[in-house]
Amino acid sequence: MASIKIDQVQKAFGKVIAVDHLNLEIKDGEFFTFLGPSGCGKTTTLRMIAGFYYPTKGIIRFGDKDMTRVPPEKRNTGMVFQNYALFPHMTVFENVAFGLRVRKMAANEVKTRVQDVLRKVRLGKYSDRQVSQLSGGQQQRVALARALVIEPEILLLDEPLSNLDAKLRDEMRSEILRLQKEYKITTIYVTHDQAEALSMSDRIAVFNFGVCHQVGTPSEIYNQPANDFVASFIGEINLLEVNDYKVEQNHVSVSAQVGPEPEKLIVHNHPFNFNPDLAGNLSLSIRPEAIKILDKQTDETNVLKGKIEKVEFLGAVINLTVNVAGQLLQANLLNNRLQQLKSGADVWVQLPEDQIRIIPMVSGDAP
Ligand SMILES: Nc1ncnc2c1ncn2[C@@H]1O[C@H](COP(=O)(O)OP(=O)(O)OP(=O)(O)O)[C@@H](O)[C@H]1O
Repeated sequence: MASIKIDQVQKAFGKVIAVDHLNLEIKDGEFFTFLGPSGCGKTTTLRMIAGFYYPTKGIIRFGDKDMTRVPPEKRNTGMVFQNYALFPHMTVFENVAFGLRVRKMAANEVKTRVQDVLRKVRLGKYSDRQVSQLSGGQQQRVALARALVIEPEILLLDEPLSNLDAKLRDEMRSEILRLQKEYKITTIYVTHDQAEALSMSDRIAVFNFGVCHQVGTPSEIYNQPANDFVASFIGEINLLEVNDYKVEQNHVSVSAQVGPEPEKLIVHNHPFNFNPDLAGNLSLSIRPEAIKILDKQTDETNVLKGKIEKVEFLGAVINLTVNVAGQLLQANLLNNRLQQLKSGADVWVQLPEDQIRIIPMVSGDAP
């Protein structure tokens, strides 16, 4: 096992800065995910950890050891590629044994190790099959076995499930987590699938345009997003432009743009410190499931009058689009009051004081 420290790392390909100012610490035995849209620098970072690319600037350490310019074969990392990169006309056994033979391991030890890892990935009976005769899920297991058989300190997985159908993906997620816990191996998982990242990871780093925007547990990333990019990339979010705010004794009074008019809203229990330098570049955010829909006017705080514009019935959940003074807000409700939710009906939308987050807006900052 090993911890990984990425210190002020940059990777440039000519004029393209694929990764910039990256600082990350991945703990021993952690399941850590790089999440972000296509082209954001996830794979480049993974490849720098594997040694396939060297950083333009900065340092990468495994434990206390400087690994920045150590070639891949001297790193003791196992990698699973998106396309598996298996040898199709070799048997399962030979594919998995390949890395051990390169390391000139004795034949009897190769046999023991390969059989052992094939049992662990539940392919014990497929040892003599050609890889081209296996299903996608089985090929994925061979790729995992091949990475694990060298007993790496670090397992690197680059979108390993993207070629599988939804059901197999679910199955393989559990399988990867089971193996990761069994081997207690530090694992970095690259994906652009937020559900995969939220459900599998101990912690997640969210990337965009080569920059890491936030590192946190799935709950921190979802409930306390660092900015509007993170908030919108992970789940649905309602964002209202903040015109002004005032920190009072036990709450924050915010003036937010709802349609053409500013509305005074109250925010309570806010986890972040307010920074006056960010005023004018802030957004009030609230998740659709945090919004309450009332059928009567009340004198409670943060209640706005609106009209239901769309009702989407999804079974357990109902998605509502509500028009508040021309501003469309998304609300998710549990399915227990369908009869009252008709398109065109007047409703009162409550933004609960403790469910609102004020976050910096960075989405306009694309290079
Ligand atoms: N070998 C290369 N030469 C030039 N540019 C590159 C190279 N590899 C990556 N890039 C550029 O660096 C940026 C980051 O690419 P990277 O592959 O790391 O993104 P990614 O987040 O893994 O995307 P995807 O999910 O599509 O694989 C992109 O703009 C990409 O075009």
